[in-house]
Amino acid sequence: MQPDHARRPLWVSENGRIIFETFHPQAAQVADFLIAVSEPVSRPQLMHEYQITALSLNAAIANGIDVEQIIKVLRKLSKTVVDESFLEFIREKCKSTGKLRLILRDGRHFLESEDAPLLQHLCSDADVAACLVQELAPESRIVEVDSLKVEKLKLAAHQMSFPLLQEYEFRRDREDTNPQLTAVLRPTVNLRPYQQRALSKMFSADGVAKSGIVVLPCGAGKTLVGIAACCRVGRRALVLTTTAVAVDQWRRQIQLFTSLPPEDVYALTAEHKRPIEDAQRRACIVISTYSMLGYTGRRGGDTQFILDQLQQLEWGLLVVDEVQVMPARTFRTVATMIKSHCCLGLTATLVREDDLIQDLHWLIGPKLYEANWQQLQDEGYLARVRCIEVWCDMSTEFFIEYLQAADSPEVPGSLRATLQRALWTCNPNKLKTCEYLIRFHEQRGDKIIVFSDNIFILKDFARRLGRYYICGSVDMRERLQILSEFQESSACNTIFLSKVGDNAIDLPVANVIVQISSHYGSRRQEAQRLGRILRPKPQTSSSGGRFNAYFYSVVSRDTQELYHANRRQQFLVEQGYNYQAGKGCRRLRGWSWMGFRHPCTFQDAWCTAPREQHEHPPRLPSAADAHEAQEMHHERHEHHEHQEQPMSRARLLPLPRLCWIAEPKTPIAGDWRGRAIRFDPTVLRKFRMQTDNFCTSSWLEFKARGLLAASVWICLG
Ligand SMILES: Nc1ncnc2c1ncn2[C@@H]1O[C@H](COP(=O)(O)OP(=O)(O)OP(=O)(O)O)[C@@H](O)[C@H]1O
Repeated sequence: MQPDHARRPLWVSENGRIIFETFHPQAAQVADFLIAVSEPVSRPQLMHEYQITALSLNAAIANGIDVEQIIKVLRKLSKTVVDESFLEFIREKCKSTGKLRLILRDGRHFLESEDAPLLQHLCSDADVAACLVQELAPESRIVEVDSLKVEKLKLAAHQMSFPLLQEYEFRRDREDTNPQLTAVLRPTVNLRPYQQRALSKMFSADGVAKSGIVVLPCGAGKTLVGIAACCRVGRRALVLTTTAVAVDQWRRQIQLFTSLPPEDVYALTAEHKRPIEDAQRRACIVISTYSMLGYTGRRGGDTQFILDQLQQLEWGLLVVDEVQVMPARTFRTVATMIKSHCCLGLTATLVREDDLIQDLHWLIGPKLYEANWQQLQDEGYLARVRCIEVWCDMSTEFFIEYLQAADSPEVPGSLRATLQRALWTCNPNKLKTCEYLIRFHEQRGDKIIVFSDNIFILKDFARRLGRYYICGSVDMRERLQILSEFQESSACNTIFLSKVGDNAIDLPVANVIVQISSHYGSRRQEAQRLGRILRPKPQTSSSGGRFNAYFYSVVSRDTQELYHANRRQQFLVEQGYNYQAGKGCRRLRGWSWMGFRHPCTFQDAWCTAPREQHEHPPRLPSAADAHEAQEMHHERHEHHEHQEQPMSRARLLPLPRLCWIAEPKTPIAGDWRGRAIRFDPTVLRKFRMQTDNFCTSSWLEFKARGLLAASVWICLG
């Protein structure tokens, strides 16, 4: 230990792990240094954890930090004497970093270095040599690369620990091949301090743009950072994002924040296709999706024409939104397909559940900047979210089925997990809790998003509650209508979203999320869903004190879902979020900090009073009722369709009176029309008659879907 260790904020261990005491007087400067040279591992309130890696050092050198400076600062801040072997590791890794550049000139790629022997050494590798157009001449400092093998070259160089820098001297580029983009940010736009910091890491004063990745929390304004980068580079720009809704949002934000004429912004989606006009002489911004560019099947003539244009043109900047999806096999070819001088990756969650995230460092470039979620929240740029995990007991019938599914000889092994998943998703108590939360928050005047990966439950629940839903089958026009109604109308306070709404949907008014079904242990999905309510909110007196947004993850107790939930939360916990856990909706009423009251505010909800108090419990629908309800539903849809009303918006009604069954007591064999259901084959056959459209070839799938239908009837009748 150093004698003055109490005044130093870091513990630096020999494997590169750094613990940082955030209560140090110079914490802000120390955090800036750590972000520049290492990767954040976890950042709760008092102690942060960082890791120095070869990639983080590469990013530091790319940002112009000198290796001896890194060592000096580490020695100065560490409470302990920094191990010499670790310092040697830093020197070794930094030796070759930043000396090799991959550049694009007149549509051709070149490998360049001031250090001729280093370039010789790299090109002597067989994998690298296979990517070159011709052999490197002795003493030469530049060699041409086969443009189709750029990805392979980057990988080979990365594997040899010689990361390639991709920089663009945009001020010196030729006007004839790459015309100027006449776009500037409007004078009313004020970039926030962290947005400016991110851009300053990308651009150096002498008009050079570096390729790399900027990590900002959801809702912190990555789109504006991307747009500002396009304006700064001032050449043709191509933006890739995940969905058509996101394409539209980018287009609207470009229009809102810049002076670019609308005709110079092109959206390329399944629904919008406009060839680039005067492509050689007039610069533009094109926005499209990964799937549009990555699709390998046959395309229509007009789409193919536009894609050929994209491939032939030279792009000043390629902006890759939600960059974490890029390493997927179908999308990574996009990076090679497009000839761009510089590439900016944007993301909130640099995590994937596979190992491919590391590939981004050579596919796109080093991480240039990463903001701290808690810091942005404290500065008022993000909402203050309370995360709550609501545990719901499985209903008896569902739990029996769940346990039996684990080793049922009737169910093929590969499908047991699917069946169990269907059961924990459709747990009646879970849906009951969801309804309770919707009612509670709607009454407070909140705007609620209910997330469900399970499409069946999403649609059915939304229809029965008379709320809009958006999933893959809802077309673009309708999605935009629903989103704008949610934003603007006080009559629409809850929408149901499938995973199409996980990211890149900007709904600033939303302040409550209820998650009822999700993709296993995906940390990225959890963080991105939370991101939908992170847009800053006004602090109101009714907002429950410190918090002004709520994220409920509703999970079925004693099932595998709890384990997945735990894994999902890891990323957010590392960003400093705490999950408060609590039991189902009856218990929620006891949470006085939230304002849940007993007796419940919703007088009309069956779940609000103990079951025994109802002399005449509401009747559940019979099979005939169910059939009739479905017919009425279809009729209503047809009627609305006739009036050009979108199907998913067909019923925006006040919440109907619901009749929940809390705990079906006595299963009625062979007859599901009463208060309970037994999942025997007879019952399922009956379902088949009622719900033909849910049947599929596989018996189990049918069973699973039968269960879904059953749960809905039982719960929501
Ligand atoms: N500097 C700024 N000034 C004013 N508004 C801003 C600024 N930066 C961002 N915003 C607004 O903040 C909102 C969120 O921005 P944006 O959609 O870009 O977030 P994001 O980081 O891309 O989020 P996500 O990851 O969820 O897609 C938008 O409404 C945007 O207009």
